Amino acid sequence: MLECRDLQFHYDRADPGETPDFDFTLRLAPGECLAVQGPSGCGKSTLLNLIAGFLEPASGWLGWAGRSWRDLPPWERALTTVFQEDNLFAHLPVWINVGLGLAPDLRLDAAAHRRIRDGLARVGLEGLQDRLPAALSGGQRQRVALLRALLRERPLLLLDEPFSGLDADNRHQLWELVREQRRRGVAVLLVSHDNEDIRALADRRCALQGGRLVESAAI
Ligand SMILES: Nc1ncnc2c1ncn2[C@@H]1O[C@H](COP(=O)(O)OP(=O)(O)OP(=O)(O)O)[C@@H](O)[C@H]1O
Repeated sequence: MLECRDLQFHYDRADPGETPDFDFTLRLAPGECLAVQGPSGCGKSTLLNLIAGFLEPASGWLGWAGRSWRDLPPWERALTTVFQEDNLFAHLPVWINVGLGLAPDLRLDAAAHRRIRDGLARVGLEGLQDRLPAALSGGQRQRVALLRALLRERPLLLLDEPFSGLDADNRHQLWELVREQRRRGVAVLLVSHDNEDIRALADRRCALQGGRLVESAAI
């Protein structure tokens, strides 16, 4: 179970302007998918960055299965992320970018190579394994990033608009991959503007308003 309780954060800023002070409370059980919605600038990426450990909260509780994550660096948190920028290594070909999800040291045995090949076929990228990310379309890069994240098999998946720029067929394939993860008990926090994605994947949804999460009616 992911839990944030009164997780507070504010950006240092000369102009307090429109950015609110953030105060996040949420719970997410294994196998569940919670969607977070809100207009541009409301704090969705801020929430994901706090959970992932790229931002440090001022106060509050954040943890997984009762264990606080406040003192854990990002790489030790039991999660994987697919953020808006696809975060691929530009100088490495597709198959290595995916392989890094299985083994950060790239010690890949025959079974790992098979999983990479099968995974690429499942997301419609067979034949592109030797390309560099710059030679892929935005949607193809997004599929590589999602595949790499899914192969990591961490219990929490943070998704920030992961299906934007994909056509319907690819979206449906990737939805199925995410549903498979949920059936295996992976908890999913999905930031999306897209009601179709939310209806297809989420059990609950909440809106981010004035720096806080407000749970909406059932999907
Ligand atoms: N490094 C920063 N310093 C100061 N303010 C910031 C910083 N990063 C983000 N903000 C402000 O914090 C607010 C929340 O930003 P955030 O990126 O979390 O929004 P978002 O909901 O993810 O937006 P989008 O949907 O456009 O990606 C915005 O008003 C933004 O201008």
